[in-house]
Amino acid sequence: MGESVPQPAGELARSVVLIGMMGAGKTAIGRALSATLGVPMRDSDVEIVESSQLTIAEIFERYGEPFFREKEGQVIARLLDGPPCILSTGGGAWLSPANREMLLEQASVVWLEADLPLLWSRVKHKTHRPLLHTDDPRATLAELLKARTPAYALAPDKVTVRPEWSIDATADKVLEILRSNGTLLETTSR
Ligand SMILES: Nc1ncnc2c1ncn2[C@@H]1O[C@H](COP(=O)(O)OP(=O)(O)O)[C@@H](O)[C@H]1O
Ligand SMILES: O=C(O)C1=C[C@@H](OP(=O)(O)O)[C@@H](O)[C@H](O)C1
Ligand SMILES: [Mg+2]
Repeated sequence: MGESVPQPAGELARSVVLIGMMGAGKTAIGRALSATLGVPMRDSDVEIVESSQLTIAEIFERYGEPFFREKEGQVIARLLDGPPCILSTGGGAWLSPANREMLLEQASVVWLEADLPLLWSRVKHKTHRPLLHTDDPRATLAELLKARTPAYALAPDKVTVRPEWSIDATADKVLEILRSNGTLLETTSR
């Protein structure tokens, strides 16, 4: 009876936070994980946009990046204080030592690592990322990738994403990590 109803894959011991470059798939994989696990998905960018009623590009333009970073830190702190969720961060959130400290202490952090060709293929047709509003956005992305990689590498876990993996297949790789590091507690079915 009831076998056809999809069951969550398990219970989360703590929030799961996805970090990594723009275009790595944090938002898309976060959604897929949320659907599989039956836990809420939050995206720090979405929270900032909703609370300010401005787009990210507008916030950068009107108030500057430091203001955005301040809001980002506040949103992350608030979400970590709530019940376990899947939290997709914006690509710059992990660069703040204060953010890193709270994330490492309170959540399970997974870096979605991706190389430049893959990242570029996923961001090049989008216009909503103000840091890429430059004369040569591919070169800017390359510079950011180089500058940020040492910080991302501080994450305790990573999935190196591959272009041929679907969103669900990539989310499965994250789930494997969450099982092996004790974040995902398997539910015993009966
Ligand atoms: N595994 C995947 N397969 C196909 N498309 C993907 C995959 N992961 C992400 N995408 C697409 O790539 C783009 C960037 O992904 P997104 O989740 O917005 O990245 P991020 O939040 O890390 O910047 C989106 O259009 C998303 O749908
Ligand atoms: O890398 C960054 O500094 C940024 C990444 C964006 O989020 P995504 O990584 O989800 O694109 C967004 O927070 C903002 O445009 C700044
Ligand atoms: Mg995103």
